[in-house]
Amino acid sequence: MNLIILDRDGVINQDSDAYIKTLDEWIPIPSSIAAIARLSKAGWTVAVATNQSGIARGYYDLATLESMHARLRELVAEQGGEVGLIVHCPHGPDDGCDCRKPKPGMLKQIAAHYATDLTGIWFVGDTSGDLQAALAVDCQPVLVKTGKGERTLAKPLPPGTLVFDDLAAVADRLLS
Ligand SMILES: O=P(O)(O)OC[C@@H](O)[C@H]1O[C@@H](OP(=O)(O)O)[C@@H](O)[C@@H](O)[C@@H]1O
Ligand SMILES: [Mg+2]
Ligand SMILES: [Zn+2]
Repeated sequence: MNLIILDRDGVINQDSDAYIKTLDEWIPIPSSIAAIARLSKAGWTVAVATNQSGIARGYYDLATLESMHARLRELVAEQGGEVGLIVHCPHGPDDGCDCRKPKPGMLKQIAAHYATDLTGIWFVGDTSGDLQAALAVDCQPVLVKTGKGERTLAKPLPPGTLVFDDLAAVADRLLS
């Protein structure tokens, strides 16, 4: 199967150092929505793995998070595409969970859901934690310059990391 896994904040929607706490603060990157629709219409399965420590920090609740993901699904569906499994880590940095990136727990969860191997699967993110999570399970680390990507690019990247301006450029490459 053609599976691609995406980080959310900074890749699909704008990110904020103040967290994305409300549906109104969830501002999609238009070209990323279009990219997801293009990929899915071309037969790709598009899954999402997102850290959401804002839940543990009490900034927002699960219902609010789910409203953002419902909006994401609506926007992609309007363009004829669909979003696959979305997994999130609701824990904080000190909770010692297995799912918070840079740990690969969410990527493993997605692989199990689709009964597929993760080797070489592109995981597209904007932070070093995303890249480290990818490497931990032999995914292909892919950095986009949106969100925190430019900050991440200012430091040495793991060898073999692919870099693109944005998710639209990732889709262009995969669909070319
Ligand atoms: O990029 P993804 O994984 O989709 O989501 C990232 C968010 O959960 C938040 O993650 C936080 O990191 P800490 O969780 O506080 O270390 C900060 O980087 C926030 O700016 C950011 O909005
Ligand atoms: Mg991110
Ligand atoms: Zn977790």
